[in-house]
Amino acid sequence: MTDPIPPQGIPQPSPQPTAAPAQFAAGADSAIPGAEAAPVQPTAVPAADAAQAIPAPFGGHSAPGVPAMEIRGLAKRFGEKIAVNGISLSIPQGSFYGLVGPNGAGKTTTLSMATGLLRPEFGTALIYGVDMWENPVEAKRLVGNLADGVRMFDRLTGQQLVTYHGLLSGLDAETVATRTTDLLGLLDLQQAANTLVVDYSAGMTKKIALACAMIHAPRLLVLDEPFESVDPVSAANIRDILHGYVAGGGTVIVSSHSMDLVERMCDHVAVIAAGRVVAAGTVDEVRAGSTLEDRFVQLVGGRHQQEGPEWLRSF
Ligand SMILES: Nc1ncnc2c1ncn2[C@@H]1O[C@H](COP(=O)(O)OP(=O)(O)OP(=O)(O)O)[C@@H](O)[C@H]1O
Repeated sequence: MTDPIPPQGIPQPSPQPTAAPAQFAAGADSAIPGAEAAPVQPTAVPAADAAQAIPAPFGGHSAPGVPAMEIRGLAKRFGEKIAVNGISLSIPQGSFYGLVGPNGAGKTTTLSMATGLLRPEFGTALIYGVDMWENPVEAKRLVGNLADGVRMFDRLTGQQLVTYHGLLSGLDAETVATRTTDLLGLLDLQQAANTLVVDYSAGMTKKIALACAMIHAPRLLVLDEPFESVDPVSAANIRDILHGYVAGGGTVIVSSHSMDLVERMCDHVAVIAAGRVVAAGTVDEVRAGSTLEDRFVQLVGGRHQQEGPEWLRSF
């Protein structure tokens, strides 16, 4: 079980408190004892409802008001590296929620902890009120996960892989066969149904992984960079599928580096930098009258003013 975050703050330091990296300004709100808060710019919008109490009792998954995902004080170190430093977010049911942040901000680590792939050092993750780390079987039933960088059984054909995921999730063979055909069609993978996944292109691999995430018709889809390497036509088709899924009552969390895509596709967004939430809310709240990209740069910084070295500019 993961340590709960007590109301008075973070539990006692783990055995060897990490020496605070020099660039970390001292901060009492750091999630990892001995480590300190990153010097992030002021939060544009209070981190999405993070302070709200979870409705009690947690009861049925459909209880209105229960967030599709609630993460509280998630934190993780890799050796000396603080990857995630106390992230709390509340993702409302029926939302299309974007997660953005610079490279290395902690998005994948956060999503991995929230979906049961990586054990948090601190914090909790609830899926429709079900604790992912206390009741993983029930929680995972509710989630379809497209994880970044996780190996697949790529010596199966695309059709076999999706079928395998469907059967693993407990569906009967007939339902699995119907849904597999539907998904391969929706994702334009019929021609490659009998090709080994190891021989798929990067974009095809993303699409077959998405099919695997969807076959059990989960209530929540967590998609880590689903459009990476996917061609524009397929991406537009996938967006349509996801919008239909949300319109039907599903919830999507999507991490992406495309601000334009997030702005057009999502209704909520959280900006993460250096393992912390720096802004969260509806897309309109976060962009605050600006474009999401401009707001992102404002919040996260890191733009270089110079044009690059002379040797790259003198041909
Ligand atoms: N298994 C690991 N071992 C050591 N360090 C790790 C590991 N996984 C992630 N990190 C580090 O944790 C930090 C956060 O990584 P993470 O992959 O969560 O970032 P991200 O926001 O998803 O980045 P990107 O946008 O580049 O995919 C990075 O500094 C990364 O180097």
